[in-house]
Amino acid sequence: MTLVDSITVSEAGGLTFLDIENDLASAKISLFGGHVLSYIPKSDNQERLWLSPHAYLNGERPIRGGIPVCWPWFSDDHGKEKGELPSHGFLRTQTWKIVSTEETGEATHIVLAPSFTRAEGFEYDCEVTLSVTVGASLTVTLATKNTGVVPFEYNCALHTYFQVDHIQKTALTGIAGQYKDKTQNWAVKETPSPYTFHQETDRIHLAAIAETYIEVEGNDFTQVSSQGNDSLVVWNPWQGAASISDMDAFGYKHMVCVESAITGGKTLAPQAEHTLIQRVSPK
Ligand SMILES: O=P(O)(O)OC[C@H]1O[C@@H](O)[C@H](O)[C@@H](O)[C@@H]1O
Repeated sequence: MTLVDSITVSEAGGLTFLDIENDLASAKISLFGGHVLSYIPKSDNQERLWLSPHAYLNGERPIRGGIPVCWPWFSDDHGKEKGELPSHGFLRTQTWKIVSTEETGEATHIVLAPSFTRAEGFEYDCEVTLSVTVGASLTVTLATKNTGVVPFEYNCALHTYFQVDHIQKTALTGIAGQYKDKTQNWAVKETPSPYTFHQETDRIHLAAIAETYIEVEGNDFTQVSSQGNDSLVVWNPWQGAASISDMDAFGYKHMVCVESAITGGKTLAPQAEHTLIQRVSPK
């Protein structure tokens, strides 16, 4: 397929990458995982995504960092014993195809599709695409269409790892209401204000939160807009990062995951389509 001029293809470690460079931003996408790895808007030339220096970039494991695509289940919520099926589903460990590319003066658009959408744990007919728009903002749209004759239910997330200077100087704004705390056996709690980080944080905020800001040292750094979500997940493993093979002990200091997600189950009737959208905008 001929790609538009703002995209260059490179290969490393057996993986294929798309490097995007246009007037407004640069970005990098791995076809393994349909995974956005980097987004640098030219308005301030600051990287918005965190990629672990120890990420496996050889296809052996999901990539730690960037924007993993979780589908058709979130975490280990696949109805079987933990570990029996892959955490966060089976899209982030397969090689995606390029469906189309397009460019305008404002942005580069790339549409990708996974090689397969039916595997153990999800035996339904559907089409999935990931559309990535790289411009003054980065917009990622995960679309799921039921092409079968029976309804199905699924969960999904755009599990974005945001780069921050230092987690203890980072705060989130725009999140309110209750959340389920995975570190406290899913106890339901009230969102803290201010929303700062001092320990392992693994929360499912139970609302379709549309706008969140990541503040660094009291200044808005990145706006995270979500559409089509029923929840927002916030994760930082803190010193537990030391036991994660593709993070180092101090990796947690420079990242925070803010994930636009469906965690409560979305039912799609035959021919129905749902899109989960996350937009990352520099502030
Ligand atoms: O190690 P994984 O499978 O990429 O998951 C990372 C984290 O992803 C988060 O979304 C979950 O809330 C955490 O519980 C989990 O640890």
